[in-house]
Amino acid sequence: MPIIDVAVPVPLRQTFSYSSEQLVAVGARVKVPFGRRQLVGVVVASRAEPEHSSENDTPVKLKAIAEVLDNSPLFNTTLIALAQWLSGYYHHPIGEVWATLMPSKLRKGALLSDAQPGWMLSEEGHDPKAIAGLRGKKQQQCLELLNQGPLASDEVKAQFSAAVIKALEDKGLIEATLITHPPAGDWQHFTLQQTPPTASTEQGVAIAAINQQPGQFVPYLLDGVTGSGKTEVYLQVIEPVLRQGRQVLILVPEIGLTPQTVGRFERRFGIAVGVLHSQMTDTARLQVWQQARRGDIGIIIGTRSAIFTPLKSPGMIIVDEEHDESFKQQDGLRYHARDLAVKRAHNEQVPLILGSATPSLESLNNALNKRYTHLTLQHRAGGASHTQLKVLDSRDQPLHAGIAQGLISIMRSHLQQGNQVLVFLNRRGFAPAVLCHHCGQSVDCASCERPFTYHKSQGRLQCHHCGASRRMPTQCGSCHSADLQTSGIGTEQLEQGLGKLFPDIAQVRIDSDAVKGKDKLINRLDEINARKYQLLVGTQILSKGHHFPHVTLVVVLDCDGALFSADFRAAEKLAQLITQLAGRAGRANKPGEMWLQTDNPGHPLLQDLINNGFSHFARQALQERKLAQLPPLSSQAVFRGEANDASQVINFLQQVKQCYGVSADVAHGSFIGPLPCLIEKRQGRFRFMLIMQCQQRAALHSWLKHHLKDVESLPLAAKVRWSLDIDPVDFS
Ligand SMILES: Nc1ncnc2c1ncn2[C@@H]1O[C@H](COP(=O)(O)OP(=O)(O)OP(=O)(O)O)[C@@H](O)[C@H]1O
Ligand SMILES: [Zn+2]
Repeated sequence: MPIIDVAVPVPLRQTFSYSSEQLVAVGARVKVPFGRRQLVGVVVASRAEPEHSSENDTPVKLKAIAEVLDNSPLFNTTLIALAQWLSGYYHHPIGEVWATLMPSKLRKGALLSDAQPGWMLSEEGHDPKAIAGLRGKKQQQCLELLNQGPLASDEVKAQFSAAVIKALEDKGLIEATLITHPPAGDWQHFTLQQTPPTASTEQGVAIAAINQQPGQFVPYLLDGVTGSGKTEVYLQVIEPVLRQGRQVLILVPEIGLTPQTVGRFERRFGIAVGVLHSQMTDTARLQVWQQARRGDIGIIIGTRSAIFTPLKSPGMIIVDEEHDESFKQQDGLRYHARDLAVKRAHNEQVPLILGSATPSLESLNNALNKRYTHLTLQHRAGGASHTQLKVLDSRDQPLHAGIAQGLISIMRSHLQQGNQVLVFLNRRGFAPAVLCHHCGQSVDCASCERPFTYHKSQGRLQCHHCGASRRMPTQCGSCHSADLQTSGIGTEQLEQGLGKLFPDIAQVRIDSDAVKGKDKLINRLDEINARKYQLLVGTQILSKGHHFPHVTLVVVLDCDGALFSADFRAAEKLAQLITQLAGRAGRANKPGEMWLQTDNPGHPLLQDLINNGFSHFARQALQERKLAQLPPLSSQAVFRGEANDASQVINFLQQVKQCYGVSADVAHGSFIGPLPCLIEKRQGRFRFMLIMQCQQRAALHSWLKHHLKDVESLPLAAKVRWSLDIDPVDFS
């Protein structure tokens, strides 16, 4: 009887063998018994001969698989190779890697079929009197929706409760059906829907370079200042790729994926674009996944996990805003979608474009080392000028709503000219702390030991580390004084203060409290560009890739905290943020300026950015990393641990260190820690980390691999919640 090896979604670093009636294709899913459960796994090997135990040569008794879910491989050889690479590189159990790779419906064992369950109107449901006769408003709306045509059950469920659907079914107004989706069509024979602008000289050079080497793995860093027309370069280089019937996969940051982005591609080519992001229904996600796998769509745009999308005939991979941190998964399989894109493009033998105005030092280093082809765009497209950066010394200046008087005058003059002004403050809520005026004690979240943020609109305190929320206390928990006062300024308070300073100016606040839900953000962005507001206040949601043609002034309040962070990447992140924010101003025909309000006007980072720009800063920062032997001039991994008992975590990490200590010399590796994470306590658990570092990536990985089993068998490993993160980017 054939034996098959299955990657089962359990946290164990091995595959499991099962017997099977027939050979099952590698890359197909099977349902297998595991303990008392049945799990969906992926076949990684299949062989005809039975397994023999080494001692007495009798066949080992294997459990039989329960069900074969796919008759042919669900994943092709490049994705199988990618899964294996992921498991090795991130030292992660192969079964869990596969579970991460699959859309959740497939993970749960759904059979792949072009038909899916749905709802449609019954004959009675079509009768106009039916709607009028319904009392429930929701029921009426549901009927109206289905009146436009049958819809997948998941789509209906996403909008209406099960009770509404059942009520309509009981009344005989709707009935179950199967829905088949027609393929999206013949996408490779398109005619351009708009005449592309004539490429600038720099764009032309980049486009020609990329077009010159199709159908092979060439990594490009498209390093172009904000508004330099990187997207236009993508549009022009994918045209010949699509015409050859080859698909293009485009990764964008979480917040960057708006209908505007998708619309630019749809408008140019007039073909359907497959969109993949985390807020879609499982059904919609699986549908796009299948279309891409069958080759029914030519362009797929998605966030981080879209890098796992199967492609029938891949032609190019693009990672836009490649520096963005949302490409790194921060739990489970902690992969970096940008790094994976490099690996995947290599496996698929297709060109890869990493685009950014503020490239990560990792990618920049690769470009300067000539591992990537470095393409630069130093001028803004369409004649727009660069935004001028300036600092405003706020020491000893009276502040109104947190803004220095001098800046208020500058804002006023921009507003008077009818332009838009963007005010950035990376702190949501009304105030970041509430203090007792009598004894100075702050009101803290007990489980994180950090001050609560006051949210005035809700009249509540919220912990920004764990999400805990409570009513505003009436007295100090320590001295019982009733004199509690807020301290510091958040976006809510800023909005209120600006309202008083500029009572006649329409204002909008964009932060995760004000724009809950994707549509709300998109609507606000549209309204901004329709000039409904003149003052835009917000957090970093505002910094990401948006095109605001009417903004001429960007004001950055309070970036001082980031100047003195313990995270060695803090300077890089701040420089990227400032440069991206500056990039929101002056994108059209009006020149833009940016003011940084700071108590540290002479800080070398700010001075370097102002005088020399991001690209100079980045090269300088790379030099510093080299001297300090920090990534990307070395490789890091971090063991993190958390538990209610701090000493348990520290002991565990000490023992991890001992496990590895023996071979530290061999690997020329070093340790940092154990030391507290930047957020030392969260939800009652103490958090520590142990950083391991080697000059050579390969040395780090063999060092890690060598003793991972020893770590797993430490008794404390079962008590402490721990994880291993390769190439960590965040030490919070
Ligand atoms: N060659 C060109 N001629 C005229 N206009 C252009 C050209 N290329 C791009 N543009 C226009 O310039 C603006 C900025 O271009 P685009 O959005 O492609 O820049 P970007 O580099 O992707 O920006 P960001 O880094 O801020 O995301 C857009 O309105 C675009 O239509
Ligand atoms: Zn908390």
